Amino acid sequence: MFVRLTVKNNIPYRARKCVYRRASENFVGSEHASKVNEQGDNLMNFEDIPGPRSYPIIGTLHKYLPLIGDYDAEALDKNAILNWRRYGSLVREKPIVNLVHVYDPDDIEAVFRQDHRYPARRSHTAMNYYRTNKPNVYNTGGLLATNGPDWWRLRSIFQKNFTSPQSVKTHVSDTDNIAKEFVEWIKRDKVSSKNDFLTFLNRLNLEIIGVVAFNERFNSFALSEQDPESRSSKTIAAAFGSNSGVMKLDKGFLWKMFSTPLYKKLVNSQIYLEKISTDILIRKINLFESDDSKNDKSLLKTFLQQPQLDHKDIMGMMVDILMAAIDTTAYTTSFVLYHIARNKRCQDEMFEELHTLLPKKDDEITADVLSKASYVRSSIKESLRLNPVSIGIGRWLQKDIVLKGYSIPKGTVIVTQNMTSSRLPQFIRDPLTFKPERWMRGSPQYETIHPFLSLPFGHGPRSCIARRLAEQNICIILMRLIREFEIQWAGEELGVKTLLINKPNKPVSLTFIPRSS
Ligand code: HEM
Repeated sequence: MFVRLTVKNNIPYRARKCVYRRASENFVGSEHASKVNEQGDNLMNFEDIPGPRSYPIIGTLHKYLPLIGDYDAEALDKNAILNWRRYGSLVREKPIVNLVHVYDPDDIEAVFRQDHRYPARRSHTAMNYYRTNKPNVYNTGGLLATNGPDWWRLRSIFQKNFTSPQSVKTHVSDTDNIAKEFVEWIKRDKVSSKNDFLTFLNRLNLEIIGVVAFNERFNSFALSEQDPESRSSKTIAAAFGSNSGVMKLDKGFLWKMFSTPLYKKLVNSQIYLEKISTDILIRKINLFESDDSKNDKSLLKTFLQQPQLDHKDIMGMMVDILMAAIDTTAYTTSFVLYHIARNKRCQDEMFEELHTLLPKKDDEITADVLSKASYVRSSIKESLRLNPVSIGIGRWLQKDIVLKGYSIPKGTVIVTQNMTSSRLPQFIRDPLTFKPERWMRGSPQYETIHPFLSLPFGHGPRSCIARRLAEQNICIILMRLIREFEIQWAGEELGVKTLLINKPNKPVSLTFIPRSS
């Protein structure tokens, strides 16, 4: 069954796009129609979507092999540009499963408009396998890995406290206190451009998520915690160890037959995160039973108050939080600092705004102050346009859909190529310039940007559960850092290494110069 596309024609830049449309249409293969949808339109064959040659069994996996292939498994942004140049705006590939890359924001919109009521992702397959074979610890593969009604059961309950603006605001003051400690620590320890600042941002974000999610301090900046065997160091390593193998394991299948080194790394990382989560969970349950814990605002407390959740659901969520929160927030903050440090004009604008909002350096950041920090927020948006943690959004089609007149069957994996499209002049003006003003209504440089061009947190009911919280945390960190220091970039140009999420591919090298007022 095929569904008619109805895409709103509300995008002023449409006219500019014609040039690109003509170019990409040259790549369209067979023009003959193979199917007819329920409106009687002829549809083109899925197999005729342009893309690299696919062989039986291996599909297009050979393209990722060193020496033979021209794709880089850890530079998906570069593969995406190659594909765009060679094949146009819709590209078919088959690394094991059928996959379609979608570049045109109109088509990206169409993908989400045709999405199933339970939007699915084909990711974290090995983690899902591991967790569902451990029924004494988990009920499901967790929110990241589960699809269908089981996903919705978890999502609908957990999201209440993650997404409501009111509950997110309750964490402002705790987060600000940790950010202030971080500023003092930078001053005391004299952080210099010789250090990779990303390692400190990982520690900072563990500390923030520890308090917000579990009311737990990891004391990540204590001297004893700098040891690689400490609790904080091992938690950060286990989160990275869980995330970094996901994409390769999703492409492979050998781990289903025997325990490959990558699968073992995933399992060991999961076991460590389980241990940390179990320790915290047991302690907090005892605390909540013995004491009314009035001052505890943590997400964990609210989870424990939900009668529809049991301890195994909560365990899965705690491990997911540790996996999803540290790297994403630290990488995003690294890239915003990178752009701000290299753009003096933008940094000056931001400081100006912060000086007005926080006349004294140690003035409190409140929810009201945050809501007025529009330059800071636009800078985060602009940095996420250029450097989103995810190259795009994956959807595992649960029903047939139509894109650009092609029939795309159920079971296909769609990857929306938002990072690449957000850097193309066909879709946005002056794409490689960092310009927060383009997001600011009222600014002469404000642009009407297609709402599906930049989707750093995904879209729809499956989008990032912690979007508001993550934006708030990054905003507070930036406000504290830029209010306190002039920041200069001392490293090389940053690109990304895709390990499920986009990590800076070189050290984050920053110089912090204290401001006098
Ligand atoms: C800048 C920071 C972050 C970014 C850019 C980000 C981005 C994303 C993206 C792109 C998705 C997939 C959305 C989709 O498929 O439509 C996602 C899902 C998710 N994120 Fe985040 N994220 C961030 C921070 C966080 C944090 C701090 C947490 C936890 C506290 C978190 C927890 C999750 C979870 C659990 C999911 C799966 C949701 C589901 O499948 O229902 N994320 N995130």
